[in-house]
Amino acid sequence: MTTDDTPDIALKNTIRQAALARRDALAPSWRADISARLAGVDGPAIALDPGAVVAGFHPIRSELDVRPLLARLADHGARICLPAIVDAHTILFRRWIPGAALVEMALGTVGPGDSAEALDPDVILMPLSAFDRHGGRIGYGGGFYDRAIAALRTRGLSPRLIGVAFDCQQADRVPTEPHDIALDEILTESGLRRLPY
Ligand SMILES: Nc1nc2c(c(=O)[nH]1)N(C=O)[C@@H](CNc1ccc(C(=O)N[C@@H](CCC(=O)O)C(=O)O)cc1)CN2
Ligand SMILES: Nc1ncnc2c1ncn2[C@@H]1O[C@H](COP(=O)(O)OP(=O)(O)OP(=O)(O)O)[C@@H](O)[C@H]1O
Repeated sequence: MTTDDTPDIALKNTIRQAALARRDALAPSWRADISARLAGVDGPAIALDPGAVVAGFHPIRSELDVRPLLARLADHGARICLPAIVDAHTILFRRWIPGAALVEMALGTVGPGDSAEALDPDVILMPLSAFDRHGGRIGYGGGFYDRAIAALRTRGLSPRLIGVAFDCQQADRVPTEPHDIALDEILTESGLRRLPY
């Protein structure tokens, strides 16, 4: 890291805290309504190729709960996986049948245990703290997703990256560091948008 990066890291922290505070202020019942709506009365919010491998996430804190969407996508033939923290820097994606039991992992998360098959996702639904209209994204600061996607790319894979958030998590501009990987799309209560827009 150079001295030039430091203001970006400080700014990221400020944007992260502000966006998370806005998310925390949303009413839980409203968040649940959005979660159900994304699963869709007429079909899921995302169209996928049959048999696509989709990485979702099990919600923590006040994140948008994509589990109803994942269940609906599975009904349409998608194979679902969730992140599993395997060491202090690394997540892997492991197969999950929606509704199946999960095991406790680091950082207060749960995920599929090590008997679950590791899968390479075609589509990654990415949890985030803040995003911008250029595709910039800030997570919780662990760098887990950036490293996981970099590792997939090293192997020649380029999954479709869809950020999942509430509209209130949008920031004017998120600073990007060299390791940051831009989102292709963003899914919020306003629907699915391509980035940049
Ligand atoms: N739902 C979800 N799962 C995810 C992520 C995520 O952002 N959301 N991750 C995205 O990278 C990875 C985990 N990264 C995390 C980074 C920080 C904290 C965290 O701040 N945890 C709490 C509690 C810690 C504890 O109980 O030990 C905290 O520190 O206050 C949690 C997960 C993989 N799984
Ligand atoms: N591809 C990578 N290789 C090595 N280190 C990385 C990589 N990507 C990110 N990091 C490191 O992870 C740390 C956190 O990065 P950053 O603040 O961008 O995380 P984040 O995007 O908020 O978290 P997450 O990706 O878990 O949601 C940084 O210090 C960075 O150096």
